[in-house]
Amino acid sequence: MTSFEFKWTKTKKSYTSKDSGTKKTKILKEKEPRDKNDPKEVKKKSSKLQNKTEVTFSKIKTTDNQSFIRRKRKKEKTKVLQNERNVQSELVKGHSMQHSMFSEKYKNIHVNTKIRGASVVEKVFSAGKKFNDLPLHKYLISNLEKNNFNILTNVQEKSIPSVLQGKNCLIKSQTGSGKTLTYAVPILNSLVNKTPKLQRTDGIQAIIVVPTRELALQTHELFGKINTFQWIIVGHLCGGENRKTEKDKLRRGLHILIGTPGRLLDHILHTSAFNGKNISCLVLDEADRLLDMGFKKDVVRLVEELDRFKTNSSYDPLALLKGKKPEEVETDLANVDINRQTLLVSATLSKGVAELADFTMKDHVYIDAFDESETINPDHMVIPNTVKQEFILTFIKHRLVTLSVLLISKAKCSNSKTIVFMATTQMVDFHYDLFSHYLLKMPKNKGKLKVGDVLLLDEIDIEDFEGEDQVLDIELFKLHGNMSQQERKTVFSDFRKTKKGILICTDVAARGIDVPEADCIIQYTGPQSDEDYLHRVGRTGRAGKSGSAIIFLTHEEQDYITRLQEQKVFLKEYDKSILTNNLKDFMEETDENKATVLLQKRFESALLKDKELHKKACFAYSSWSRFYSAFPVKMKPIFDLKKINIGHYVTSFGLQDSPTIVAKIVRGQAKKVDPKHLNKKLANHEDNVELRTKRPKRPIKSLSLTTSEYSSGFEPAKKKKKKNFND
Ligand SMILES: Nc1ncnc2c1ncn2[C@@H]1O[C@H](COP(=O)(O)OP(=O)(O)OP(=O)(O)O)[C@@H](O)[C@H]1O
Repeated sequence: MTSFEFKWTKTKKSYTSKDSGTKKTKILKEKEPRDKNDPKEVKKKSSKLQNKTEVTFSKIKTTDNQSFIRRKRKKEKTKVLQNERNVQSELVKGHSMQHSMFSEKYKNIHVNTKIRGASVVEKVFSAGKKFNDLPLHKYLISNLEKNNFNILTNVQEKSIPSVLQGKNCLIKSQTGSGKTLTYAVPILNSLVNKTPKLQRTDGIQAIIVVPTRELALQTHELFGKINTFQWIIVGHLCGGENRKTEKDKLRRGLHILIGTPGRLLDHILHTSAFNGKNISCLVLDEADRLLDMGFKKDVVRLVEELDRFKTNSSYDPLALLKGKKPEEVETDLANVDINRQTLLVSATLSKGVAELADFTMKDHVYIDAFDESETINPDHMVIPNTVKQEFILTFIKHRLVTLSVLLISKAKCSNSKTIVFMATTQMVDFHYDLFSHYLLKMPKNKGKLKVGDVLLLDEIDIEDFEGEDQVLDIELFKLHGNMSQQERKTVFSDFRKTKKGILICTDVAARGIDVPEADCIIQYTGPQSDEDYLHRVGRTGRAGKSGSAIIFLTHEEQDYITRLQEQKVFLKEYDKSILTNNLKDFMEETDENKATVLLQKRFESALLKDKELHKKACFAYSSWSRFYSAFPVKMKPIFDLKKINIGHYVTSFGLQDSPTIVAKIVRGQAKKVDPKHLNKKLANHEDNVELRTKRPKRPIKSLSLTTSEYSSGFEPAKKKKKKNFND
C-alpha cells in the first residue's frame, strides 16, 4: 500500500510517496474573488472554520497544553449555547406567526358541539332502603355499617334479594354503582350461616373471576373489610405472583377465591390441591371484558372444568362401553345437576355477554338497575350524571404541551387525583419519564431560579440534573401490564393512598378499578370502543361522587363528538382559558404562543440531550402508530391514520426527527434484540448486551409493540426440543 507525507504551503500542496520516493507537487489554481453573500459560500466558509478549529486542536494536543484545551472547549460550548438560544428566539418569532394554540380563530370545527339533549340517567341510590332491611346475618350488617355502607344502591336493592334466593343472575348497572357488593354480601351471608361451621378442608365455596390483577386485589380488599368472620378464608390468585406460594394457599384451604382467568385455569388444571367439588357460586365480574383479549377461551374452559368437578360423580363418560343405550347417556348428561349459582356482572351488555350468560346459566334473571319506566335503547350509554364530560380539541403538534398544562393545573389543586389513559405501555413509559424529569422537577440549587421558571432549564447540562427538586406539588405514578406484579401492586396501593397524584396508565386500569377520590379522567388517546369510553370515564364519579372526564381529540377526530351525541352523551368544550393562564403562569411568559413554543422546545431539547429518553420517545411513537392503524372497523372512520399528519404526531412525542428516521431508529434497536424477548425489551427499552451476545441472532418476522395487559403472567410454554437420534 502506498502512503504519503503531506506538506502544506500557502499556494501549493506537495506530497512525497514513501514507496517510490518521488516528490509530486501540485500548484493550486489562482482563486477567483467570491461573492461573500452567496449561501453556498457561507456554508463552505463555516465548514472550513470548523476544520480549522479541528486542526488547531490537534496542534494544541501535540503541545500537551491541557488547560488551554479546556478553556477553548468551554468557549466553544458557550458559543453553541448562544447559538441554540438565538435559534430558539427565532423559532419563537416564527411560531408566533403561525396558528395559536388556543385561538378560536384557527379552530376548524365542523361538528355541532352545541347539541344538547337528555342524557340517559340512572339513579345511583335506592329510595332509602338499608342493608339492615335485608335478611342478612346481624354481624354482617354491622360490618357493612362500620364501613359506611348503610343505604343500598339501586342495583343492590334490585339484585341482592334474587342473589340471596340462589337464582342465577345477569346484573347490569352503570359504573361505580356498587355492583361488587351485590355478590359479595350474599356470598358471605350464605357462608356465615352454614352449619356446621365451615372448615378449611371444606374446599372452595365461591369463585370470582375478574379481568385484571388490580381488580382481583381490590375485590379481595373489599371482602377483607366486610368479612370479620375469622373462619371464612378469602384468597386471590393472579398472574405474576409466585405460583408455589399460591399452591400452598390452596393446600391450606380457601373458601372464597378471586382470580384472573388464566391463573385460575392453570391452578384448576395443574394443582392437585384445588378442591372445587363444593363450589356453590361462580361470579364472572366485568363479564364483557372477560370476553375480550382472548379471555373467552379461558373463561369457557374454566366453566367447563368447574362443571367437571360437579359432574364427575354422576356423569360417566364410559357409560356406552358399559352397555347403556345412547338415549340413556344423553338423558344422564341433561339431568346432571351442576348445583351452582352463577352470576354475571357488567356495566355494559354486549352480545357476547348474552351468549356467555346462555352458556353458563340454565335459567337466569336479568337485572338492570336502569329505571323500568324508561325505554331502554341499547345504543344509549349510561354514564353517571355526576361526571362532567368535556373535550379538548387540539392541533396534533400541540398535544404534548396541552397535556402538560392540564397536568400543571391539576398539580395546583389542593386535593386531586387524575388518571391519564394512553394507548400503549411504551407511551406510558415515555410520558412518565418525560414529565417526571422535565415537568415536575428542576435541578437543585439553581440559585436565582424561581420556582416555575423553567425557561432557563435549556441552559443546564444534563449532568447537573443529579439531585432534582420537585417544583410541582404532585406525585406521578404509572401503571401498565408490562410492569412486574410487585410494581403494579405497589403503584396501585400507593395511588389509592395518596392525597394528590397523577396516574398515567393503559386500559389495564379502565375496568372495575375503584379509586373513590379520583376526580379527573383524561383520555389522551381515543378509546377503541364506546364501551371503553364509558369504562374509562367510569373511574370517576363513583357512588354518586362528582368528577370530570376530559377527552383529547384532534381536529381530524372531532366526529367522535357526534358519535357520542348519537348515544346520548353530550360533551362540552373544556374552558381553554384555564390552560392559557396556567401555561403563561408556569412559563413566566405573557405571550401564550411563545410560552407554547418554549415548553415544546424544552421537551425537544431534553430529548436531544437525553438519549435514553429519545429512544423511548421513538418507541412510544412507533407503538402509537401501530395502535392507531389498528382501530376497530367501527371507529376507523374517526381515528384514521390516513387522515392525519404523522409528521405532526412525531412532534407530539417531543421528537424533531421525521417519521422515517424514527422508524429506522426503532428498527435498528429492535434488530439487536432477540425475538423471544422482544415484547419485554420494547417495554423496558433496555439494550441488554448480555442477551445479544448469549443468544444467536435470528431474523425478526414480525414485531409486536403493544403487549397484552391481561396475560396470566406465566412464561410462554417452551417448545419441546426435537430428539436427535444421531446423538
Ligand atoms: N351501598 C353503598 N353505599 C355507599 N357506598 C357504596 C355502596 N355500595 C358501594 N359503594 C361504594 O361505591 C364504589 C363503587 O363500587 P363498585 O366498585 O362495587 O362499583 P361497580 O359498579 O362495580 O363499578 P365498575 O362498573 O366500575 O366496576 C366503591 O367505592 C364502594 O365502596
